Amino acid sequence: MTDQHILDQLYTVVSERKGADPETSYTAKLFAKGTAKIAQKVGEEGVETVIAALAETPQKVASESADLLYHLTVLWADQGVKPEDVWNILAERQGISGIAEKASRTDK
Ligand SMILES: N=c1c2ncn([C@@H]3O[C@H](COP(=O)(O)OP(=O)(O)OP(=O)(O)O)[C@@H](O)[C@H]3O)c2ncn1[C@@H]1O[C@H](COP(=O)(O)O)[C@@H](O)[C@H]1O
Repeated sequence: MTDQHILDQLYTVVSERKGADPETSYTAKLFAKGTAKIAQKVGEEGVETVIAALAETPQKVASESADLLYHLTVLWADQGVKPEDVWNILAERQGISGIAEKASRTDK
């Protein structure tokens, strides 16, 4: 067990599945299908998380959230985005109100 965040660990495993056998790895199957399929799965899991929040249980929200995060991790690996790229953006935003950030945007 390392003290690495589970999403970082998941990203490492997912990245290692590039070029693996799609018969034995669901992640390899997604990579083989390509970006459009991976992005579609992120959208589907996002919608399923929303439906769980509106019509199901907190446990279902947690389970759908895990599916969403897994597929998002696959999309990051597909796009060459590293988890730390995302963590760094979130860290830069810490302490800045979302309302103040939106008001400061130049591309409104
Ligand atoms: N966290 C996950 C994870 N969460 C969800 N899933 C899979 O995501 C799929 C989602 O199910 P769906 O019904 O939406 O998808 P589907 O109907 O099979 O696919 P489509 O018909 O939409 O193409 C299921 O097959 C789940 O098993 C995951 N598959 C893998 N992981 C992690 O990735 C690691 C590597 O997995 P493999 O690549 O399969 O070895 C595993 O050890 C896990 O840690």
